[in-house]
Amino acid sequence: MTDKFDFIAIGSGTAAQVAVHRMAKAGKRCAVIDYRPYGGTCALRGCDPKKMLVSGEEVVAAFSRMRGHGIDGDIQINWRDLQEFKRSFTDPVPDKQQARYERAGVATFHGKARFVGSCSLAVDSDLLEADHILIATGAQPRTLDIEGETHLTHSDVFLELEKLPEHILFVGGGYIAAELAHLAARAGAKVTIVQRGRVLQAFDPDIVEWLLPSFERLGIEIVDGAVTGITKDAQSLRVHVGDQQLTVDMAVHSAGRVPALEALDLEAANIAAANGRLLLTPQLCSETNEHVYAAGDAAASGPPLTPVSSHDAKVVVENILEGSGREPNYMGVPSALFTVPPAARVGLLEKEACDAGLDFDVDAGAHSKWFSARRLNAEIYGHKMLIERDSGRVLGAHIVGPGADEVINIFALAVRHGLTADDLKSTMFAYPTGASDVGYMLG
Ligand SMILES: Cc1cc2nc3c(=O)[nH]c(=O)nc-3n(C[C@H](O)[C@H](O)[C@H](O)COP(=O)(O)OP(=O)(O)OC[C@H]3O[C@@H](n4cnc5c(N)ncnc54)[C@H](O)[C@@H]3O)c2cc1C
Ligand SMILES: NC(=O)c1ccc[n+]([C@@H]2O[C@H](COP(=O)([O-])OP(=O)(O)OC[C@H]3O[C@@H](n4cnc5c(N)ncnc54)[C@H](O)[C@@H]3O)[C@@H](O)[C@H]2O)c1
Repeated sequence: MTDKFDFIAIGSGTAAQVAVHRMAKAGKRCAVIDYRPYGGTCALRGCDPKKMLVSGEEVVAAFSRMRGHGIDGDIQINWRDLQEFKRSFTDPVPDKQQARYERAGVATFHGKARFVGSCSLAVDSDLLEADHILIATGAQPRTLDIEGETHLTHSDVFLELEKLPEHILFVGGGYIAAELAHLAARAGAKVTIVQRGRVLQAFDPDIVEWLLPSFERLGIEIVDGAVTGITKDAQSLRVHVGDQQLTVDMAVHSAGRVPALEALDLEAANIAAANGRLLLTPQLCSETNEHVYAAGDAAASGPPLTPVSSHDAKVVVENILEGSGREPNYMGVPSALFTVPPAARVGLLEKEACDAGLDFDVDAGAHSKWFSARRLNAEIYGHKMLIERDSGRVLGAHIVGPGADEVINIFALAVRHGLTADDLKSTMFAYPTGASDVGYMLG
C-alpha cells in the first residue's frame, strides 16, 4: 500500500529539518527519510562536532600564546576525552530529532530513498507518494578517479577517531584540510597537506599568507602537487604525488564534495541532471518535474554551507505554500574557517570585484600590534576591506585572527543590506571587543 503525503523531504540535515517543520506547521502531512541517524552533516558529521573538538584546540592554543606571560606549566589535548565531550552533544541529536518529528506529526522513515515515479519514492519495502518532494540529500566526497581511492578516509570517520594516527595526510588543501589539520597537529599528530597550487583558494590570498605561519608553527607540511594514487599493504599506506611517495598512517579526503544524487534514480521521476548537478529553475524546482524541489548541498545553488541550506529550504517552502516564485538570495553569505586563529570572509574577493569592473578602494593590513591581538599575545591579525568608491558600500570583508569568525557577521550584515563603510564607522561597538576594530579596519 502507498502512503500519501503533502510533502516529503529526502534527508534529515539542515535543509530537510527547516523545510519539514515549516510545512508541518502549515498543517501539511509530512514525512522525512534518512538512511543515516537523523541530524545531517552539520549536527553529526560537520560544523558542530568539529567545533566541539576545536574548543579543546582553542584552549591549548591560548595556553601556548600566554605561556611565559603569567601562565606556567604544560597542557595537552586528551583526544579520547575530547571526543567524549563532543559526543555529549552529538549522541543525543538523532533521538531528539526523532522526538521532535513525532511531536510535529511528521512520519519518519529510515532507509535509502529512490524515486519510482514522478512523485513517488521507495524506501526499502515502503512506497510513499507526495504532492511535493524535496531533495535534501546533501553532498559527498567527490570521486577522484585515482588508483587506491578506497584507501582514503573521509572527514566523517576522522571526526569519530578514538585515537589519532601518528601521521595524517590530507588530500586537497581547502576548508576540511585546514581545519582538521590544525586540530590534529595541535593534538600531537604529524600532518601533511597535499594541494595543487595555493591552499585555501576560497579565501583572499593575503589573508591566507598571513594565516600560513600558524600552519608552520604547528609543523604542518604543505606539499604542492596532485595526489595521483594510493597504495596500501600490510606495512604501509603510500600516497603518490607525481614521482614522490609519502608514507603515512592515514590519508583523508579533503578534495571537495559533490551533490549526493546517485542513489535517487532520478530518471524514474524524469528529474534532469547534468555533470552531477540537478537542473533547477531559479526557484529551486526541478526543470523537468514540477513536484520536485532541491535545497542545500544537494541543490548546489549557493555555497555549500549550513546557513545556505536553511535559506534554500525557506525559499522552497514559500514557493510551495504561496507560489511566490521566490529565488534564493546569496548576497553576503559569510563563511568562517575554524583554524586557530580563524579566518573569515563575506562578499567579493578582490579579484572578483576587479573582474566585475567595480570601482573600489582596498583597505588592508596585518596588525599584530593592535590591542585585540596584543592582549592575547597573538601574532596573526589582519584584514582586507573592499569599499565601493561612489556608494561607500562594503563589497567584501576578509579577516584573519582572533575573533574573525564573530566579527565577520557585522560585515555580513553590511554586505547583505547594502550598508556603507560610514554606517559601520558611525556605529558604536562595545569596547574592547573584536567589533571595536571594525572602524579601524575601514580606514
Ligand atoms: C567536515 C565538515 C565541516 C563543515 N563545517 C561547516 C561549518 O563550520 N560551517 C558551515 O556553514 N558549513 C560547514 N560544512 C558544510 C555543511 O555541513 C553543509 O553545507 C550542510 O550541513 C548541508 O546541509 P544539507 O541539509 O544540505 O545536507 P546534509 O546535512 O548533508 O543532509 C543530507 C542527508 O541526506 C541523507 N541522504 C542522502 N541520500 C539519501 C537517500 N537517497 N535517502 C535518504 N537519505 C539520504 C544523508 O544521510 C544526510 O543525512 C561542513 C561540512 C563538512 C563535511
Ligand atoms: N568552516 C566551514 O564552513 C566548512 C568547513 C568544512 C567544509 N566546508 C564545506 O565543505 C566543502 C568541501 O570541503 P573540502 O575541503 O573538501 O573542499 P574545498 O573545495 O574547500 O577544497 C578542496 C581542495 O582540494 C584540491 N584538490 C582537489 N583534488 C586534488 C588532488 N587530487 N590532489 C590535491 N589537491 C586536490 C582543490 O584544488 C581544492 O583546493 C567546502 O566547499 C565548504 O563549503 C565548510
